Amino acid sequence: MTLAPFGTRLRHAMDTRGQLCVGIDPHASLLSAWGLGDDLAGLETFSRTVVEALADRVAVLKPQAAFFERFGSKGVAVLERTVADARAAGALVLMDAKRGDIGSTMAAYAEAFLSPGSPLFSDAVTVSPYLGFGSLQPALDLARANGAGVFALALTSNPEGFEVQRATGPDGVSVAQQVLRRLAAENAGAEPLGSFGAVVGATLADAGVELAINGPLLAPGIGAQGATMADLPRVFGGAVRDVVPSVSRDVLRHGPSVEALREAAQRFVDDVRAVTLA
Ligand SMILES: O=C(O)c1cc(=O)[nH]c(=O)n1[C@@H]1O[C@H](COP(=O)(O)O)[C@@H](O)[C@H]1O
Repeated sequence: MTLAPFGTRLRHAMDTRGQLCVGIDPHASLLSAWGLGDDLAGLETFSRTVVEALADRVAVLKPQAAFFERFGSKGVAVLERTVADARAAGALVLMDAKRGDIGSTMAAYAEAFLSPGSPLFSDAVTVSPYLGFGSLQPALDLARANGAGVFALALTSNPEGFEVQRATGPDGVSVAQQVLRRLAAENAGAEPLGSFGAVVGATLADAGVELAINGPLLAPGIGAQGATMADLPRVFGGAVRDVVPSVSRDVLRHGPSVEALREAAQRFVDDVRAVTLA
């Protein structure tokens, strides 16, 4: 089955389900807080519970691959099932893998996450453009061919990102701004939204770059890292409608109750709606 472009599917999901991405980050501390072991069975129960609670209602679920990979091949098998179950229940799955490599290797990463026959096929994947934006081309091409999306790190939520991402070239343009410009070029003409997104932390004091990329802006950093939905207009200005705010721990800490997870996610959806309508 041919998928509609990711940007089109994401716009529809955000319009119908609200602007929210919930991260599936099975930290050892969360497994313990849920009364689960820091083991494969705990990982499986945790992931299944999050999918059961949220996949039929939030726009995007974002499994963080590292938390599954730390259990080896059996953990990756849980990740495969998590992706498939979440997609089957109607959520868009953004695989948080933050891959980035020379172009020829990037093509293999792209096949893993953006090729429909792959066991880890996801609606979109996070990538690092810091081997040069051009190194991402195989991922952009495969995503475009398969109705999938790519989110490139532009201005990350962690304070250490600053020294690389705000560095400027001889023309005075920052590295992050160059990434954003390249994404805008990939999204040119796409309607209602391009499929190539940027990651811009909600924790920033201000973006300080031109964010109009005609594509989605993934905004992590809300909750555990200190940002709130009320920060979005300050950081994103007029682009706030294209923002996909992302929350992991501050939703997940409400488990293992399915009902409490749902209520926590709904509160965030309501908070975003309040700031986008303001
Ligand atoms: O790409 C990401 O998702 C990401 C980018 C970024 O700049 N900052 C960031 O925190 N993330 C991810 O978003 C999630 C944040 O988790 P919480 O701080 O628990 O909400 C983690 O899985 C991070 O790896």
